[in-house]
Amino acid sequence: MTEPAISISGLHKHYGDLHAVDGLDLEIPRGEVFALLGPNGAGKSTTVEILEGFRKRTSGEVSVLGIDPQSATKEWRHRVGVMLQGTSGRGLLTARESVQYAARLYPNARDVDETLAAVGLTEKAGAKPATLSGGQRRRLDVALALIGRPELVFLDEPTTGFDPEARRQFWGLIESVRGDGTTVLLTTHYLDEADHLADRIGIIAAGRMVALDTPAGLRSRANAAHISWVDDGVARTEQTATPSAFLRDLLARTPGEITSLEVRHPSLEDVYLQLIGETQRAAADPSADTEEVAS
Ligand SMILES: Nc1ncnc2c1ncn2[C@@H]1O[C@H](COP(=O)(O)OP(=O)(O)OP(=O)(O)O)[C@@H](O)[C@H]1O
Repeated sequence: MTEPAISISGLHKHYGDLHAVDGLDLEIPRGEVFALLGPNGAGKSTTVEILEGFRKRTSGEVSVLGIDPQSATKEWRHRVGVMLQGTSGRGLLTARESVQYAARLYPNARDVDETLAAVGLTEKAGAKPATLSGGQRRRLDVALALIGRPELVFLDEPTTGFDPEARRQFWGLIESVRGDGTTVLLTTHYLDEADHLADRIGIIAAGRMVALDTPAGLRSRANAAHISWVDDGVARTEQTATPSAFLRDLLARTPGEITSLEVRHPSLEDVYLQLIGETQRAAADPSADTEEVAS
């Protein structure tokens, strides 16, 4: 069996009394696009920084491309792409020069202009970072993470500040990177992004994995469809786990056309909010029943 790209077992990171990462287990196979979701302060960046070798863990086992990132070598660094936030702000270099400079550090770098084009920065290639918008600077950070043709790339909230077109363009870029067999670990607050890109999604809250599944698997956890219609001028809604049976019954008892009939299946966002809500309620009342994390 091929060694996984990332293997985490019993990972803990404490800041004083705060357990930012509280017993995380995770295996990410090579070639997978994995999205880590969770509310602010859930421990996503801490986890990613430990995997990148930029932060020391309190305890647990971590292996990234077969190496403990705490004892990372230069060769290992060449195999891993990291999106460092705000590093593209080197004042004196243009966007192209920054990417060219980074490309020289890697043995098998991508083509500089192709990479700039892939992140939509061709027209701004000659601009200094100070004259780029926030979203454009972030695109440059993405280019710098990918220029070395990494086997594994970490992208921490890569599309924050992107306009919708840039986000779509980024999705296309990740799909092409995936096509090359690159493993991608991204964190995001955009549920549609995770839904679109990820093979699997891990949801963490308070440093613990509360769900680990494919996007379709997560969506299927929602236990109710929402049916809405208008009855004699009055708006009606129903939440039901058996929408077909409900509709059959509704049709049977309604002689004419049913006005504004709509059946909505829960989105990934609905499931996410439900899971986070349950976790927060369980944390507030530890005596209440909690569901075991399914993977
Ligand atoms: N250097 C530090 N010292 C003390 N506490 C820290 C430190 N870094 C992070 N924390 C705390 O650890 C917890 C997890 O932070 P982390 O940045 O990993 O969250 P996150 O899931 O990435 O959040 P966000 O979505 O807001 O980026 C937070 O409560 C944060 O305040």
